[in-house]
Amino acid sequence: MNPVLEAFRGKLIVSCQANPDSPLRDSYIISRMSLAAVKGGAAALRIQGFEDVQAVRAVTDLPIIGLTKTDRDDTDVYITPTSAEAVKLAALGCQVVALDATLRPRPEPLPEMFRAIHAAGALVMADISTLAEAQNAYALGADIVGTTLAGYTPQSRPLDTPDWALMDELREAGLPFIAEGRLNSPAEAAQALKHGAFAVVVGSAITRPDVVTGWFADALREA
Ligand SMILES: CC(=O)N[C@H](C=O)[C@@H](O)[C@H](O)[C@H](O)COP(=O)(O)O
Repeated sequence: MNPVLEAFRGKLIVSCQANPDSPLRDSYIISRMSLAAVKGGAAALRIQGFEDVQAVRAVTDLPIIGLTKTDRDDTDVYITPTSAEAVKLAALGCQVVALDATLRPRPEPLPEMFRAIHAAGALVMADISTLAEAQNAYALGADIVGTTLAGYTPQSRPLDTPDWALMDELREAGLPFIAEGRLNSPAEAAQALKHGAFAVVVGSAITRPDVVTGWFADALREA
């Protein structure tokens, strides 16, 4: 395993992202949240968009898994859909570039995307939603896969929990993976390691206080 990834083994990666409708949608705020994650013990950060990557790179040397989220009319693929975006993320200092590695129609073929990322000196984190997508990503030379898109594609099970079944399939197939998606408590993050995760990405539960507030408000409403 590449030494950059080896350093993630058994560790927490914090995704610091704010959607366009979030009151926290500001690169300065993302950089401060990232520093809070570093203080709390994050081994790496998962950051969306060029401006946020620049702002976070300016305040920490911790590895960054970079991505873009781009809505396009011609494809459902929105996580880093083009090699131009991937290469720019690498140039801005992302050691790892995450991209949609589902088998859906896409603007550029995956092998071309992986080649471009490697040529730019970064590693490929292939965001997948099924075992078949993970197998395909590894066959094409992905450095690591993440369960990021499980529950968000027509090919995967719609879930409001982590996709434990997918994690078990990946473990049984002997494919290393980063667990990501709806890991909403420390207990669930730890459980992901038991299901075979190489490392764990947590986003909303740490860095989307609006979402977390909703969980509490709903719980009180239902009490
Ligand atoms: C599906 C998709 O677009 N996921 C995005 C990928 O980067 C982020 O919006 C998530 O916050 C991230 O995957 C972490 O997941 P969670 O916030 O559930 O801990």
